[in-house]
Amino acid sequence: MTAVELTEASRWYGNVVAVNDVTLTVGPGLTGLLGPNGAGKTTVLHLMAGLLSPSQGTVTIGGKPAWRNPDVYRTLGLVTERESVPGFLTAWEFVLASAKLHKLPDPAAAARTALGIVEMESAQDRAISTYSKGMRQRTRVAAALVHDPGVLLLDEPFNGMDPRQRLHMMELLHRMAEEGRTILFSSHILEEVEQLSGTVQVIVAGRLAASGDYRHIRRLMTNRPHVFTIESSDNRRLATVLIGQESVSAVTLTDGTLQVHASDYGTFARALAKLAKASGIRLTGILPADESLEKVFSYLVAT
Ligand SMILES: Nc1ncnc2c1ncn2[C@@H]1O[C@H](COP(=O)(O)OP(=O)(O)OP(=O)(O)O)[C@@H](O)[C@H]1O
Repeated sequence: MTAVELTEASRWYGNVVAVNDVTLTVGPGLTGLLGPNGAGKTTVLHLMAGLLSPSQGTVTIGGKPAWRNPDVYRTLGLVTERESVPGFLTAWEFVLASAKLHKLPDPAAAARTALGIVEMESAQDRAISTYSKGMRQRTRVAAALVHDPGVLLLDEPFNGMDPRQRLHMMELLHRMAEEGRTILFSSHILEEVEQLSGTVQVIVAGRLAASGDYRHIRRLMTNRPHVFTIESSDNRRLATVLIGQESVSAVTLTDGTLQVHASDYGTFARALAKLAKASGIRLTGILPADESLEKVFSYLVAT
């Protein structure tokens, strides 16, 4: 039962603040670290892994500081985002080397167990260069797991995987979490985090924007203000009707194109069809405006 804890932790690079005053605890089970690119996810994981020192605040693993504490390396495994695996080695050789680096008493037995956990035994004697992306990723997980750590940190483990490989990796993470490990993985895709149905920590521009059950995060995102482009038989008249609605914060009519900013998505969605019908206006299209992930996430910071 090893918890990872950040207390008022910040990390800056020169004048770039990558992580800004973050306090969070990650306990046993599966937790997703969600945020757009550049939000600071990698920096958080590297702080937790003891690869970076916090510029301010503290980062602990099992109550002990992560930085400058070699004991920590014995209790955690890190699967980095960049995929630097030597293709000329077999999975067996790669994982065995990791076991030897950890100076384990029986490296071969540890390598066998780790390769078994990730279900790579049947391909373990082939060169890594012949593997699929998913197999390479599982090999890297095995190398990070070889010393049986209580904490496993994975940076964007699903990147570039096809749906089948993704599913396989999700099952693997679930299984490891059920065994009582503390598993934290980063992602910029809400659906990915949702499917794993763990706790979610959302980080935006270096700050912790939201945290909790994924349903809570989903609700926050759904209830955020939405922008729609609406097509109807009489856009001008519909605009005048909509502007009187409390759930609508702005209406623009540009060259006949009607855009509506709904401050309360649920109320607006329920009212729109009724209002149009009552005014004798036929709705022909409702299109959500293209909103960047960054915009959706930054809404969370403001709530
Ligand atoms: N070594 C570094 N020197 C200077 N700036 C850095 C360094 N590493 C990261 N940064 C900056 O810190 C911020 C956070 O980066 P980080 O890699 O932690 O984000 P991320 O959420 O993991 O993004 P991505 O998913 O794109 O890797 C970014 O603005 C990034 O440019």
